Amino acid sequence: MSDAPLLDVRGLQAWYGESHVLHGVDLAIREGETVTLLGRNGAGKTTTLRAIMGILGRRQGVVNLRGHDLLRLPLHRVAQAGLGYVPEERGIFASLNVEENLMLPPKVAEGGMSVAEIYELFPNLLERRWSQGTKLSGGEQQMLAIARVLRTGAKILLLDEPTEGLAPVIIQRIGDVLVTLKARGMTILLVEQNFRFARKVADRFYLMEDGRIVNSFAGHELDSHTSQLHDVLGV
Ligand SMILES: Nc1ncnc2c1ncn2[C@@H]1O[C@H](COP(=O)(O)OP(=O)(O)OP(=O)(O)O)[C@@H](O)[C@H]1O
Repeated sequence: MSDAPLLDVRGLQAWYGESHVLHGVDLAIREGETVTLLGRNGAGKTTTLRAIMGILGRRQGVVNLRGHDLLRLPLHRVAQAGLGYVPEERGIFASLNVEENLMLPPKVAEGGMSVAEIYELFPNLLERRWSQGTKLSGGEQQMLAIARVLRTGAKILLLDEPTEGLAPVIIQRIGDVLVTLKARGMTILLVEQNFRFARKVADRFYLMEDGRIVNSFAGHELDSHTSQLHDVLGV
């Protein structure tokens, strides 16, 4: 793991129309790291991912990926630069089957996983290969949404609450997948409310409140921050 950040976000601000939502977010992720962004509903976690990808109207600040300022790049070039985004709503096409959903996004870089490797990582998707998007459970949809991005060659995954609304056994399965991806060298920025899940994979945590990062700590320091987390997250 190199010390220089792969993704370096500094002073990131973002707006929805007149509404100023991010007030200067600073975070840095090294290659191969898994970093988790925690914060209560409305803190700005999703907006941070959207602002890094460039899928909201107005933003300001620096998002640097390997020396390229992403704020200057159009969205397709951001994907080519190696960012893969799995939104909270998952975006599975209801009228397409699993394999069609999987094959839909174009490859943007070399080194993406093959379909065979993907089915090895997600055996349940192989079983459900010809099932339509509408027939999939929440967990299957989540796995498909992650799988789809892995095929494109993305090197940094931005995952928005992958465990939301899922049963504990599926959450466990998604945790195993993230551990495998991490072992393969994937860099991951994870948004989660479930820090018990995140502790399994996170090297570091950032805590977000009102559009700013208010604290950061290493994964192994989670226990000494639980009372602050209960206060901030309201859990
Ligand atoms: N499309 C939008 N238009 C206007 N305001 C928005 C929009 N999306 C989010 N917001 C506002 O931006 C703020 C941050 O929302 P964001 O979704 O980033 O928070 P979050 O931390 O991801 O929370 P959640 O867990 O609820 O998704 C909130 O006040 C929210 O109401």
